[in-house]
Amino acid sequence: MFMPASNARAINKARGLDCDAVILDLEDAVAPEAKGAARAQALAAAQDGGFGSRLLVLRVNALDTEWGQDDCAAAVGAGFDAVLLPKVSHPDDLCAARMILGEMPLWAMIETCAAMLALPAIAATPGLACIVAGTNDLAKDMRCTPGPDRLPMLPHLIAIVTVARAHRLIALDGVSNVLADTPALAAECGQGAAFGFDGKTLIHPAQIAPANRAFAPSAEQHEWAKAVVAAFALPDHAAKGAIRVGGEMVERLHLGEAERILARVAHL
Ligand SMILES: CC(C)(COP(=O)(O)OP(=O)(O)OC[C@H]1O[C@@H](n2cnc3c(N)ncnc32)[C@H](O)[C@@H]1OP(=O)(O)O)[C@@H](O)C(=O)NCCC(=O)NCCSC(=O)C[C@H](O)C(=O)O
Ligand SMILES: [Mg+2]
Repeated sequence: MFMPASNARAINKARGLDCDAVILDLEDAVAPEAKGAARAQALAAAQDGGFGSRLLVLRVNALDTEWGQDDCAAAVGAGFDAVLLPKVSHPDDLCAARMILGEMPLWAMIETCAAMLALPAIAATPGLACIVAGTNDLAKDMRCTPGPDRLPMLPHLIAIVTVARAHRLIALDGVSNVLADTPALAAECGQGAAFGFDGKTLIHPAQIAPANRAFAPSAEQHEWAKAVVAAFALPDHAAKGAIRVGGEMVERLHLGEAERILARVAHL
């Protein structure tokens, strides 16, 4: 869940929201004249704590802005779980942040055409933990109009998930600008989950329920996972790679997927 670090009310509200991570934004959601105050408020929020098991992440300004270096320097040792660097277009951008941040976990926004071309190298940067699709900026850079089906974005979203899996990174889908729990938002959340994203970045509390619904395993997936695990546990199937479950072939690769679903259900 993104929120402007300049918005004290939203930060306070985030401490009780059903989201997995709180991203205090110093970048595009904060006006230039409010940058200093927003940074101070973000540091105070991290010091005050109260975010429970939610990850607390600081989205800094890009290092080629007048605020980026100071944002990163202020984040060190301030109590954040990670720093999210926007407009990453080359691995060097991450290396420059790393020089300031030391060992702090680093997340990267993928939101420029240059980033799409450099994606494998960016994803291979040591210490990177998570990549986040920045679909508003990417659409702006491409000069495209995504529409409800996000058609122009689809190759990029798939590339982001693919590279994340190859490098064992967390992949988060971009935000929807729809501020209510509508069928369009539910469809977009479902699309991101179907593409394999680990979650969706959000901008308003009303988006949390549809996102959590879309990214939680469905009742059907849960039943399927239980059936697959039970089937492979049968002594008759111990030496088999492929078996029949409920009218479908499943292989041992599906057993891994079934175990992953059961683990996620156990954590809900
Ligand atoms: C989009 C908003 C400006 C809408 O604000 P507003 O109309 O004031 O919201 P509500 O009145 O409906 O708010 C109801 C209550 O919920 C709280 N609230 C609202 N948004 C958040 C939030 N993001 N986190 C926590 N709490 C929130 C309000 O404080 C109200 O609380 P209460 O009064 O106690 O009932 C606003 O939602 C907003 O600013 N959203 C976040 C915008 C943001 O952070 N943008 C930057 C990140 S997204 C991005 O940059 C995309 C990416 O880089 C890309 O390129 O795609
Ligand atoms: Mg952006």
